[in-house]
Amino acid sequence: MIVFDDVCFSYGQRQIINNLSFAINFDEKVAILGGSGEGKTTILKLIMGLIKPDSGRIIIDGEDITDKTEEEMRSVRMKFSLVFQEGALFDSLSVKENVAFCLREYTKMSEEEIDRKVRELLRVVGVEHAMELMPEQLSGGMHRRVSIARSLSVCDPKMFLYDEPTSGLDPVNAENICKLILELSKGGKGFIIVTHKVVDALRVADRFMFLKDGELAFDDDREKLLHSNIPDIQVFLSELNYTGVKNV
Ligand SMILES: Nc1ncnc2c1ncn2[C@@H]1O[C@H](COP(=O)(O)OP(=O)(O)OP(=O)(O)O)[C@@H](O)[C@H]1O
Repeated sequence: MIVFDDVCFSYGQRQIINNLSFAINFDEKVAILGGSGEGKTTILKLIMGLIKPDSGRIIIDGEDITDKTEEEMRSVRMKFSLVFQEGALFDSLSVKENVAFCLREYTKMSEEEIDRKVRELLRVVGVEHAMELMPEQLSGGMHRRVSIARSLSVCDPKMFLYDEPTSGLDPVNAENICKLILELSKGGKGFIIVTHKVVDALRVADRFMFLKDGELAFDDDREKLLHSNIPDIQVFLSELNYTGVKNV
């Protein structure tokens, strides 16, 4: 379980997260929605211990991570698979080498084992055929899939963290990435998806948090979200009319 207990965080003088409290089980499918710059990515960074709260506590799997050192955070980070926004890959390395990179860096696997593991991971995300390609030769959707494979390479996570996994993708590729997200969560592994695309959030999640001014303006299920009278949420939901999506 991830617990935020009265967490505050600021960049310099600018308060980003404001007395935030919530609890998320590892098997939940959560979408964190909110406008640009509202602090959605900041929450993922706080969970991973990449930044520390100014006040409040963060508890992961029963362990208070608030004051943990970098070394102590390693085992905590292994509980998560984080896919960054735009899924940055190394431009100079092939798909195969991108996925192998973390295995070489963090494990003692032989080259043969690495090769087998890379093939397996690329098969899981459906791009085994692109193994020898360079990142510039990939479509947006393939790029995102390879990033997911790379994030899966070094750990068997308890939970996935996706930062805008469908941003910049056309609707077909975005839907396919949503399917992959659901596929990977089979077997009780939950995820937190940070997005401003409500269509994609509705495709995959069953709990929705809406962040506004560093606070949770909403934390409830799909039905409540769809019938929310919070003006900011209604603006987000108007995207559904534009896309013609009725029963996501
Ligand atoms: N390293 C940093 N130093 C200073 N300010 C930062 C830093 N990283 C992020 N910010 C600011 O903090 C705010 C929250 O950033 P965050 O990335 O969490 O927003 P977000 O909700 O994920 O936005 P988006 O949807 O645009 O990715 C933004 O205004 C951003 O400019």
